Amino acid sequence: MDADDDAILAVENVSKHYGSIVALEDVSLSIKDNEVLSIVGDNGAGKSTFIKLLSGVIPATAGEFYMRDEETGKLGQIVLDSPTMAKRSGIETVFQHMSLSMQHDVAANVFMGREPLKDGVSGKVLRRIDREQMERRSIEALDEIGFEIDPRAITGELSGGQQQAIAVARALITDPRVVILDEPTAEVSVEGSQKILDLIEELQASGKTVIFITHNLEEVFEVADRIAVLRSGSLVTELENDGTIDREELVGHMTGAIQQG
Ligand SMILES: Nc1ncnc2c1ncn2[C@@H]1O[C@H](COP(=O)(O)OP(=O)(O)OP(=O)(O)O)[C@@H](O)[C@H]1O
Repeated sequence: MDADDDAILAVENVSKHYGSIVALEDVSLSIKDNEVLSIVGDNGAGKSTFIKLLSGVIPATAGEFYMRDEETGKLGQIVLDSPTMAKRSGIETVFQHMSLSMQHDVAANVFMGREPLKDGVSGKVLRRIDREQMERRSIEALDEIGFEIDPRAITGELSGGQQQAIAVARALITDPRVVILDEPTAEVSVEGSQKILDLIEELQASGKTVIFITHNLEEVFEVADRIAVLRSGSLVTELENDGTIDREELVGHMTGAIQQG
């Protein structure tokens, strides 16, 4: 397939229609290994649809997805027909509404559905959840992304930035290759937002590839290596964030005031 050699993930001719509504039309995009790619676009441009497809939450109407095979280094087609398949392919998504359980503590949220069990008796006797390991590994997972949060704290009592960090720590438990962050700073204080941006840089430094959706262009300029612009369901341009992008120009691509790539 026709993608860059350094691509870790590629989508080819992907469309998503809801009846007569065209949410995405014929989008082809390669995501480079270890880059931070921002996807921007006006309301309704198709950003959420794009990441829902990559997360296996909704099926594409048409098109193919490819992921780099770690052994051969070549892109191989993947089927993203469920969230489980996306995770198995190495793609983890932190959605804006993070589906954290606010009444549960931090460790429970970091491990939700993947709780480590105590060694010992199996078979007819139910193995018990290893709380001590959950707490220890929660501390470690959060520490790795630069946050110090008590694993026994009730999630709903924490700040938006801390909650976002918990959602990211949960996504990282499976050691994904690609992490998608959907508006991670939308409901976070200015200080918390800066920590999330630092976290994106740390994810990149640790070898992850990051896809970052945001409405905040200043954040895009700060952390993105590349910017993909969606408009009315189409990918209208891809820009290297090399310090020369003019804000007005970017907005022009988003609104349609500028028509070519
Ligand atoms: N479940 C659905 N049923 C019908 N139309 C939908 C559905 N989900 C999205 N759409 C439509 O698809 C288009 C793209 O929507 P999408 O949510 O992907 O845009 P977006 O770029 O994420 O917008 P926003 O920034 O407002 O979140 C819009 O016209 C939207 O109304």
